[in-house]
Amino acid sequence: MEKIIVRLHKKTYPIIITNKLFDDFSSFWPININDQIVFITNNKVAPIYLDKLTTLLNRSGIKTDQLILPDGEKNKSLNILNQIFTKLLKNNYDRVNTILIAVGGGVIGDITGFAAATYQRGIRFIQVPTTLLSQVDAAIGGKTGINHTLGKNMIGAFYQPIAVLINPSVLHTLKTKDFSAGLAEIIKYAIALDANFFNWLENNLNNLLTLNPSTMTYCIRRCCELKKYIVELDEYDQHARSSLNLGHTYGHAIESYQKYAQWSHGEAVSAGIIMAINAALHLKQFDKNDAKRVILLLKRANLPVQGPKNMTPKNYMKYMIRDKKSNSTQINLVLPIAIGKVKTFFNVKPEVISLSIQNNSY
Ligand SMILES: O=C(O)C(=O)C[C@@H](O)[C@H](O)[C@H](O)COP(=O)(O)O
Ligand SMILES: [Zn+2]
Repeated sequence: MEKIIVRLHKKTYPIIITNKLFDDFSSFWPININDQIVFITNNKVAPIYLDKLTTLLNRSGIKTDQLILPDGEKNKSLNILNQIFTKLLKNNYDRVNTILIAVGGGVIGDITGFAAATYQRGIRFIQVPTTLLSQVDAAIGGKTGINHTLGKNMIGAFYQPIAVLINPSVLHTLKTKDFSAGLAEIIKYAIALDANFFNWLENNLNNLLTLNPSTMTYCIRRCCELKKYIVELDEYDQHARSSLNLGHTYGHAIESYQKYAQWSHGEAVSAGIIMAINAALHLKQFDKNDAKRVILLLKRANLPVQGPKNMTPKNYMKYMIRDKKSNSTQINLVLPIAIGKVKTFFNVKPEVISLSIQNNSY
């Protein structure tokens, strides 16, 4: 078992990484006998893990209930959020004893976290991430929320879980496409924050793709450490945390344009990372050979290195101006200036953004 503690001003909580999570109640230590658990999960994850988790908790005398939501990013919506509130209210769940447990990927984690942040002004929640993307990124750090048709993650709150419980052995159930989506965020961490980790990924990607257990655990742990480091520096996303947003200003534009129904978050971020690199190249801030290394790594991870063919710069700009790092008149972008280092560029000219979206020629 690996344990990383996230220490914040108002809350301290553990990230636990163990392949035995579903067989061992001791990992669920923040729960006590008077607590009422509500599992929030989706129709893809429930048939695989819900019974196991329910049995584990019930055997220890803990009462559980469940809500199974439809899978998919388009369901990270106000309408589905309301279904959670209705379930909690109809069953008289109170603020003292209720704990929501999010079992699923980033969508389930984000919407459950936001429900926990706002139901009766705040109840406890635990993240049990079951996708690679949520294990390395989404479940940690307290960004919770839902999408709006006019922009991704536009409604939300910073609200931390009381624990993040990661079972890497569940990753064998993921489809290749979903696994690759997680690799996009992993590669993002390396480009933004850790050149040695980028070298490590170049050398170990094949072992990750075949789910080698020790390589997988090391990789998840390294991402959790990087996220802990940044979130502890800047929980509320005022400065350092923007580094975790590399590729996201473009990526969110793709997801919003497609109404959250075509490319996954990871695919959109992958293309967005290359667009950010293109912008940095136009601004003469990034090395061409390093750009080639990133493209090669993303391609080896089965990820896209260009945006959707039908999207024009205008389509991107419409959403990029609403990005949380931008203001209503200028687009600000997090761009890499070397492998392992990013910088925020303010008021990036529309010509640079337009060129960065077009296909690269290196
Ligand atoms: O935790 C963060 O901070 C991140 O930016 C991580 C991102 O990978 C994640 O997709 C996040 O939800 C994006 O947040 P947003 O504020 O840009 O919507
Ligand atoms: Zn992301």
